Amino acid sequence: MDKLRITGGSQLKGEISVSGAKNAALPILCAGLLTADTLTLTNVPRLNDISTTLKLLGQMGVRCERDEGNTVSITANQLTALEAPYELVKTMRASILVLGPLLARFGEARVSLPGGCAIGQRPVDQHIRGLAALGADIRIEHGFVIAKAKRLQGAVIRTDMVTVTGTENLMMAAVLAEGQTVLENAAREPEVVDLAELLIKMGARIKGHGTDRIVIDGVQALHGATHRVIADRIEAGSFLCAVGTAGGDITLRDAAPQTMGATLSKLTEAGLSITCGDDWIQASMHKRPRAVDFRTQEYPGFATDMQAQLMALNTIAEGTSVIVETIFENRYMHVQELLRLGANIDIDGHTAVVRGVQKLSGATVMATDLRASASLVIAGLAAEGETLVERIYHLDRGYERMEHKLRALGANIVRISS
Ligand SMILES: CC(=O)N[C@H]1[C@@H](OP(=O)(O)OP(=O)(O)OC[C@H]2O[C@@H](n3ccc(=O)[nH]c3=O)[C@H](O)[C@@H]2O)O[C@H](CO)[C@@H](O)[C@@H]1O
Ligand SMILES: C=C(OP(=O)(O)O)C(=O)O
Repeated sequence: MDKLRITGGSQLKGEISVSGAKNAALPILCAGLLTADTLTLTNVPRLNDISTTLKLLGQMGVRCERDEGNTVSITANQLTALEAPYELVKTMRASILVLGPLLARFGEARVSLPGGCAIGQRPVDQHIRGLAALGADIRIEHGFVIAKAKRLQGAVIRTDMVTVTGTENLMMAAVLAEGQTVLENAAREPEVVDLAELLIKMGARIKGHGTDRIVIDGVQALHGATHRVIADRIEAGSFLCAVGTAGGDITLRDAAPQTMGATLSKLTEAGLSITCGDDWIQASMHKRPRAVDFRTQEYPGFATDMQAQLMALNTIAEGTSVIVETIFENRYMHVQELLRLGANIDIDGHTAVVRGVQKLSGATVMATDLRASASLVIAGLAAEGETLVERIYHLDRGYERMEHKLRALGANIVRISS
């Protein structure tokens, strides 16, 4: 298993490009199942989750081609299986996103229930309930969601909570349903909006994406389209937390600062000096950060996917911060590893109290999930001496060449392959 070795203490300086968003690219690749024509997608990041999705689609008979760069084409004109097996689904929850498209276009699907995940239980009951409301005959058997429908019928669906992939799955199902579907309490995340924009290019009739009420008028068929995946706001935010923690002066190109309001405002509160253009962000930090309180919320609130990284910054900040995680019940796995680096953090249920320390000291730590890994890397950049981050396969799920990008900014970080 690969590890990262970081020697802390270097300030970050320079310019890097932000990759396409994992959480936009994953549903968008699954949307390829909705048409027999080709989807051409650009700015698709090179990540393990993307390879897993392409493998999953490939196993169903979808033709997936990836060029040397970041363009992927998907043609789902000769499917051989309408099934997502456990072996692939267990490594990536987003595989549940094939359910809506398969059911809508082919009238049946058999998708393994996603396995347990480190950050919470993450059931898919809202996906299932929503598809049933659209007329699917849907049940769980032997660990699989098994669904059938002649043609889905539009309905008004109000999910019990805001769910990002739930909204995406139901939106992809509803675009080919007969009549109108209204998704109430819908997720407003930029990745949901990006998926809707792609579906509209494919001929779907969608309004209200970006609000909590999405209205979809079903059409008979969709066609091919070309689409550029939006920039990854979580990757960009992670690099900003890195410069906030290690200090320095960086510029992020190909970014989407308009999707990052909550993160940019918290980092400004922490003392970073930030300037943005349409697609770039410049950030500098030349002092100890100030501790910032925050609670995670659905978009446009502060993203749960940024919680661990901003906590890393708070570990060395001046003052005490109170963090409340409201989205996932078990998303503090990084805390025990940050403690190994010398952080001072107490957890009580959903609340973490971080008392900023003057210095962290390098140690061997273990990544437990994707954003936890990023927080350990960020802490390692500021820690005195050497930090070894183990189990970085989590990191590789969602960050494109993170160590290369950090090295380009002057960090002392190397991958140790084994
Ligand atoms: C691939 C992808 O886009 N992943 C993102 C997506 O995950 P994901 O879409 O899985 O997260 P959800 O928005 O669905 O989860 C929000 C909350 O609702 C609960 N819930 C969700 C669905 C359901 O059927 N029943 C239920 O109880 C979840 O357990 C969680 O507590 O949004 C999360 C919240 O912004 C992010 O952290 C993930 O990075
Ligand atoms: C939790 C995340 O991803 P996933 O939903 O794919 O597990 C994430 O991107 O931080």
